[in-house]
Amino acid sequence: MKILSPKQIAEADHYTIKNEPISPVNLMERAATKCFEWISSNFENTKSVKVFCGTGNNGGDGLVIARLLKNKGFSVKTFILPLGNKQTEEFSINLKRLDDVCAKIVFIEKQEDLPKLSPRDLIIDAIFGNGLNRAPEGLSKNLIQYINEAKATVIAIDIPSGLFSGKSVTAKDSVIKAHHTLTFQVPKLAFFLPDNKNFIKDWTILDIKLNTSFINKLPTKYHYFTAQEAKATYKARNDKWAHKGTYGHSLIIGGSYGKIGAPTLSAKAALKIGSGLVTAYIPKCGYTIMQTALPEVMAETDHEIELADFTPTINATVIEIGPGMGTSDLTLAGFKKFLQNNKTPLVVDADALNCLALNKELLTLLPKNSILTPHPKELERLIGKWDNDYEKLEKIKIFVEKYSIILVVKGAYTLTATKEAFYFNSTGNNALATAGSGDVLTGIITGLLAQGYSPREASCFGVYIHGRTAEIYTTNHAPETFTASLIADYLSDVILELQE
Ligand SMILES: NC(=O)C1=CN([C@@H]2O[C@H](COP(=O)(O)OP(=O)(O)OC[C@H]3O[C@@H](n4cnc5c(N)ncnc54)[C@H](OP(=O)(O)O)[C@@H]3O)[C@@H](O)[C@H]2O)[C@@H](O)CC1
Ligand SMILES: Nc1ncnc2c1ncn2[C@@H]1O[C@H](COP(=O)(O)OP(=O)(O)O)[C@@H](O)[C@H]1O
Ligand SMILES: [K+]
Repeated sequence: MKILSPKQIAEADHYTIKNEPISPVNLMERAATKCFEWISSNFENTKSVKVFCGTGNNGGDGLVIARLLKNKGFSVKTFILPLGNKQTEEFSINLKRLDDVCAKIVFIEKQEDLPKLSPRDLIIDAIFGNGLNRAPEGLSKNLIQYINEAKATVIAIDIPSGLFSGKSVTAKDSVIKAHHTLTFQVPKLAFFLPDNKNFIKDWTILDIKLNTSFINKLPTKYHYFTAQEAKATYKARNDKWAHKGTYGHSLIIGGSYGKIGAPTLSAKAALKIGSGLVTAYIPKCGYTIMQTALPEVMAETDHEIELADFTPTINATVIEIGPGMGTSDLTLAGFKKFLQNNKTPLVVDADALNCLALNKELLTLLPKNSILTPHPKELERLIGKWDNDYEKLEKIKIFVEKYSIILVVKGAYTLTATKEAFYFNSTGNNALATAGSGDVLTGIITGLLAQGYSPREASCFGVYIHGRTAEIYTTNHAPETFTASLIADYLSDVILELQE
């Protein structure tokens, strides 16, 4: 799914109005009706709804929602914040329609007009939407702060007021902290950025039937990787004559004394996602552990308690390097030698990333399209500090272009960044905030590469699958009880649902 800029969304609105054709006021009615349906079914027992509207089209949506809720029997009060002396035409039409159903409407002209709010109120935020063009100040900023202080449940229409969909927020106290955001047609870039976590919690995309062939033609760097993309990426096994060689050979290089679990988790994940063969290259101290934990996995060994020689003998389809590897001088020297001689596609994680961060000149030795899977701290070591998330995205772009690699930046919305496009993942939850879950992710990506998925596919799809296991688990288990070892047990459920 595409993530579009405010300008592109406005273009899609206009194109739809002109070519469906549909009048702007009817498009507003369609959009706001979707919001109303969601609100009335999720908050059917709510006694008091307070709708706050600006005087642009976001405010117009608020007016329609107020009317529909009132008609359905909700107790509704509507508050309007005049933005200059301007009202859009659709706003004005809907103000009259709301007036016609004898709704309570109050204009907020000054601070004293702000209504009493109770934590039991349901607040609809329709002050600013896609048309926000500067940070709210004065009365609009006061209103936003006042709503945030009320501790009531807040539903934002399209986007929390004060939040820019594609640039950073400077005044963090002038943005609505929404509990839920009902957004139209496509998600906004701001939703995926950790800087905005206080403003955006849950959100739902409402399909307001903007013209899809127009949207399909709009260029964008940003995408949201959902079940639809995952289904399109999945390559079903239908080769009757396949043998284990058909599905590739994954080599997992990692481990050190006390950290053999990391490559073990990766190797198991690579195997369970379907790599035909898996070999682990580990220090000698890990030999019995690996062979006992995973009888299907072959093992080759290096020095006693750490990796130093990096001399695996197999001809692998893909190599994962780094889990539990450590960064001792001996390991670092061997790792350098390995990179100088290696031509096989790489998935680079954990301590291998730290080795690269300590010796940035090694980055040029990575084969083209290598996949690096840093968590935010590892990312910072690689690309340096950033002031805000938009700067981080810019630095990521420069980094992937400079080294011709793919970055998988782990987090609540894991980002797969390629030279061509950035993909935010749609699955996962905090059950994955558990030791070793990153090692499993790299194993999954490695196993997918071994089977012939492209580096971009293996990254986006692997991240999707990994996240989905946690979602399936938490439908009937407590998130606290999820462990990295359990992830592999849910891979089958994910694949079966992709086949549906
Ligand atoms: N188009 C369609 O058909 C559909 C659109 N839809 C809905 O429309 C929304 C977009 O509506 P919109 O374009 O009217 O902009 P909106 O967000 O209401 O605000 C604009 C007003 O705010 C003002 N303003 C901006 N920043 C300000 C600030 N800091 N402080 C004070 N004022 C500020 C700005 O004034 P100005 O900059 O001119 O001074 C202008 O008056 C979209 O999010 C969705 O909800 C849906 O119904 C689907 C169909
Ligand atoms: N709150 C969360 N929501 C979604 N995914 C999460 C969350 N917390 C962690 N994860 C996922 O769990 C994994 C953690 O990886 P990492 O930090 O490398 O852990 P480890 O080093 O223990 O293996 C990443 O894939 C990350 O995206
Ligand atoms: K809003």
